[in-house]
Amino acid sequence: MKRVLIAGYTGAMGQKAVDLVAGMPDFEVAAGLAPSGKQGNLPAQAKIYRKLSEINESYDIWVDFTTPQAVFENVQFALQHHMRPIVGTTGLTDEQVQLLQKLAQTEGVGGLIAPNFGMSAVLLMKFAQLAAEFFPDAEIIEMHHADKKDAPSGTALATAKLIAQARQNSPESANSEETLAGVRGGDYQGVKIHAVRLPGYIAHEQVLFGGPGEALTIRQDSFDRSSFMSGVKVALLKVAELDHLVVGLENIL
Ligand SMILES: NC(=O)C1=CN([C@@H]2O[C@H](COP(=O)(O)OP(=O)(O)OC[C@H]3O[C@@H](n4cnc5c(N)ncnc54)[C@H](OP(=O)(O)O)[C@@H]3O)[C@@H](O)[C@H]2O)C=CC1
Ligand SMILES: O=C(O)C1=N[C@H](C(=O)O)C[C@H](O)C1
Repeated sequence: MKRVLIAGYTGAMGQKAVDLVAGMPDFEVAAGLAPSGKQGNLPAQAKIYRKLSEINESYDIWVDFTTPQAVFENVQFALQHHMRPIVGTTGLTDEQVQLLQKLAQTEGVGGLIAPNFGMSAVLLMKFAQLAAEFFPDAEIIEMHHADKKDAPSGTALATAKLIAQARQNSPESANSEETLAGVRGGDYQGVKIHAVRLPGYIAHEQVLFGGPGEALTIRQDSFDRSSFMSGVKVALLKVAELDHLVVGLENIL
C-alpha cells in the first residue's frame, strides 16, 4: 500500500486529489496538510497536519496543491524526509526548481513538478514549441477563475519559456505606446502574456502566432478540474520509478 500525504487537501485541487487517491487500489490517503485543518473529504483515518513542524512520520508520496508561498518549503521538507513529491503548485522560480533538483539528487529521491496535469495543456505546449520554430512572433492569453492567486499562470510561463527557446529568429518588436499602463501585458523574453481573471472560467490558454499575411491560434480549455486528474494519476503510478526530480508531465508519459 502506497501511503500518500496531500498538501492543500482542503483546496479546489486538493479535494479532487483526495478523491482520486482514495479510489485507487494500492494507494491510501494517509494524511493531509492545510493550515485550517478542516476534515473536508479526507478519510476519517487520515492524519491532519496544520503545519510542517507537526508532521511526525514519513509517507511514500507527497502531493502538493498549495500556494506559491508554501510550495518551496513543502517540497524541500518532503525530499529531506524521503517522500516522493508530485507537485502541481505553481510559482516556483527557476532557481528554486534547480535547488530542489539538487536536493533530490543528494537525497536520492525522485519526483515530478508539473505546471499543468491536463493533456490538452501538455499538447498545447508541445504544439506551441513546434509553431515557434516557424512563427517567432507570439502572444499568450491565459484565462482563469477569479480565485487564482498567481499571475501569470505556471502554464503560461512554461509556454513562454518553450517559445523563447524554440524560436529560430528574433520576433519583430511591435512598438505600440501604452496609453494605459500594462495594457500590452507582461513580457517574457519578447513573448507577451495577458492574464484574464473572471468568474465562470476554470483554466484556459490561447497562444497567438502572427506572420506575414497569416496567423495561427492554438487553444486549450479545462472546463473542469477533473481534466487534471488523469495526469495526477499517471504521476502517482510512475513516481516510484523516477530517479530524479522531473519537470513536466510530458517527460513521464
Ligand atoms: N499543475 C496543475 O495541473 C494545476 C495546478 N494548480 C495549482 O495548484 C495550486 C492550488 O490551486 P487551488 O487548489 O485552486 O488553490 P486553493 O486556494 O483552492 O487551495 C490552496 C490549498 O493550499 C492550502 N494552503 C494554504 N497555505 C498553505 C501552507 N502554508 N501550507 C500548506 N497548505 C497551505 C489551503 O489550505 P486552507 O484551506 O487551510 O487555507 C488549501 O488547501 C495553485 O498553485 C494552482 O496554480 C491548479 C490546478 C491545476
Ligand atoms: O490555478 C489554477 O487553476 C491552475 N493553475 C495552473 C497554472 O497556473 O498554470 C494550471 C492550470 O492552469 C490551472
